[in-house]
Amino acid sequence: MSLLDVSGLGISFGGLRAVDGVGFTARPGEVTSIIGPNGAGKTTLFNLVSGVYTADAGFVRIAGRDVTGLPPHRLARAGMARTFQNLRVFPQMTALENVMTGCHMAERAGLLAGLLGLPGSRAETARSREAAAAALTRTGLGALAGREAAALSYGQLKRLEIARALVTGCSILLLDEPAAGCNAVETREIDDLIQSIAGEGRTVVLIEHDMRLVMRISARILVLDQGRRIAEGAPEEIRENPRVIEAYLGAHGAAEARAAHA
Ligand SMILES: Nc1ncnc2c1ncn2[C@@H]1O[C@H](COP(=O)(O)OP(=O)(O)OP(=O)(O)O)[C@@H](O)[C@H]1O
Repeated sequence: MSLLDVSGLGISFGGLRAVDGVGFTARPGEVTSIIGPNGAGKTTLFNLVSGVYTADAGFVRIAGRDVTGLPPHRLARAGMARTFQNLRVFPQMTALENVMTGCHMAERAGLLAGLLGLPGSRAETARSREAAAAALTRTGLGALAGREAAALSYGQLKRLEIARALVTGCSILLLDEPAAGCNAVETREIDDLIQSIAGEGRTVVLIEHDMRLVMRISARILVLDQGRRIAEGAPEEIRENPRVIEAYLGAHGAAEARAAHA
């Protein structure tokens, strides 16, 4: 059974239909990937699903509950968390403090109460600290909890962002290019981490350009091109799909690739 159910989502920017009637489902314990050429609408789709943008069509359901249009902090309480394509860390804060900012997304009292020292916030801060330490350990960064984010490597920062999403206790995790800019070793570490997060029974949705990574870890793949869904299926189906090959290589490139294989 799917936990995340997205149907017919759409949004326009001026005259451009950036996402046009796109739907997909994602199941617990699996990685569902979204791929497509640059500008296909992948991040915009994430922004619609995660409440950053408001869709003008379609719906999002979590475990059958309609959550369409809820803002990110309400979605966090419903079990959804995400990372962004570009790093969003606070360089002068420690790794632990950075992850603690994620706790406040899903807490009732929130960051402001903590800053103001309101009643109950001290206990909540202690809980956040514990949860953040556990999330850092989970992502292999336990030993770096007290280190300033500015001193972490790029691959470590990408994992820090995953830790900050995990600390919300999410059951659905949206990852926007978690291995972008990483070297081969860092990519492998992130690949293993994503698989183990799905292995815990979480629903993982991944945007990723690294095709080898996508093919290795995805149960299902959704392919977008110019805002539309052009294919959906298991990795082996997607790899062979002529529309997908054409979207990536162009009609000319696809014909050349076919000729080269013949
Ligand atoms: N806030 C915005 N305002 C105007 N146009 C936008 C906005 N966000 C995205 N777009 C446009 O919508 C289209 C889809 O962009 P999007 O970033 O979702 O693509 P993508 O598949 O994630 O691309 P990439 O792989 O390069 O990250 C592009 O043409 C982009 O220029």
